[in-house]
Amino acid sequence: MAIDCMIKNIPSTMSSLKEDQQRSLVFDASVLQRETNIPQQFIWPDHEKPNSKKSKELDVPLIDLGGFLSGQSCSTEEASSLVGEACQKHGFFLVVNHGVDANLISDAHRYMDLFFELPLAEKQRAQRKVGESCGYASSFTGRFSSKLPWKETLSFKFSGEKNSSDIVKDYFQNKMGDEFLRLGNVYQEYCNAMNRLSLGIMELLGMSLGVSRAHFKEFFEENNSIMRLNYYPPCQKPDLTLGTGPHCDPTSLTILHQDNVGGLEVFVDSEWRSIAPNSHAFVVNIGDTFMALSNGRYKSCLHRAVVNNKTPRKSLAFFLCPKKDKVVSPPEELVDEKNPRIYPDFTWSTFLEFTQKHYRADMNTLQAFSNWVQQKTG
Ligand SMILES: C=C1C[C@]23C[C@@]1(O)CC[C@H]2[C@]1(C)CCC[C@@](C)(C(=O)O)[C@H]1[C@@H]3C(=O)O
Ligand SMILES: O=C(O)CCC(=O)C(=O)O
Ligand SMILES: [Fe+2]
Repeated sequence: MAIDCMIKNIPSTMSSLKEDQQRSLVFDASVLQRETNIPQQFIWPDHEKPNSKKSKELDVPLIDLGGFLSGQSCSTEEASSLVGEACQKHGFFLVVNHGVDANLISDAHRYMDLFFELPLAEKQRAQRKVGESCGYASSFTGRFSSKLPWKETLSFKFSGEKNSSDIVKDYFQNKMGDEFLRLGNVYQEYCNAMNRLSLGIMELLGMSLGVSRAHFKEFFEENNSIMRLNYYPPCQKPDLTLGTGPHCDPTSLTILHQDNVGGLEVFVDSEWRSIAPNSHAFVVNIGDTFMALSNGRYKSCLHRAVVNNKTPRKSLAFFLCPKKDKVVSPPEELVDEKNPRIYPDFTWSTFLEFTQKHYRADMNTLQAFSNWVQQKTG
């Protein structure tokens, strides 16, 4: 089924449109693909355009979690040091033998096809509201006026809190209706698996930083995380646009499963390098909030997603985030005379709102946010 969303005749800058008109603009890849040229708003500046030549593959550390998950201490030490090494370099690593059921992963991909191939009006029953981080969005035509990403997304909340065990299932049922109950069950189960995996990775990160194994695991126990489904339609001019622009994730930890199309790229040693698809592995990277929690020991990493002119691409991204009102502050072991505090205390709730209402996440989000907080608190 074609992807049926619609770009109407957008003038040169979206800002000239009234707010309600902007909100009414949607992104119709099936119409856009038939046009020789793509609207100016989707064309990125020369310094950010993807090269037409294919990026070289990055040799990403592949970490086997089998021994760690079955409680073997030597494998746990090994996994922790491999995670630490990766985070000292570019902050990306792959995990295999991760304990997530392969059928659940393929169901999660299959239900993405079902959702994004729905008629637009159906998808817009979950339309993301201005300033909110959840719901259906088509390339953010109502949110940004240039450098529009070539993608549709569906984002929804996950909570690790005991009283929120059905939050994902309920979201789909309430937003989309009873016929989406099965879809809601699959993504509830998928997010539960992501939650377990991310807390395990937090143990390895804590050990690698020389703090207790339990420190970050306990910090994220009651997390308020975000699940995002990325759907990238084919684009007739893939070297002029981007599926997701260059950015560091503002969140704490990202666990991403990409399909076999390829398109995820990381900026390493001043060049864009691709991460080859591997259906048995999750791609893991730390984000800005964990960079602050580690007092800058580990860096949030710059990455992007390119599109192609042949086939849609899908990725499922689980973004681990602290409980909204929990104060983000590094453990005392990571602060001393040689390593003074780099970022102010903040809550994820405030940082998330900053990215949704005041600043489009890029490679400087955390610094811009720190300046904003310090300016507000005087
Ligand atoms: C907190 C978030 C903001 C974005 C989604 C996310 O949950 C984590 C990644 C962020 C994002 C993907 C970074 C690139 C720019 C962005 C606008 C996008 O292309 O989607 C960002 C997301 C957002 O909706 O603000
Ligand atoms: O789709 C991808 O491979 C990357 C998406 C991404 O970086 C994001 O959603 O934050
Ligand atoms: Fe990202």
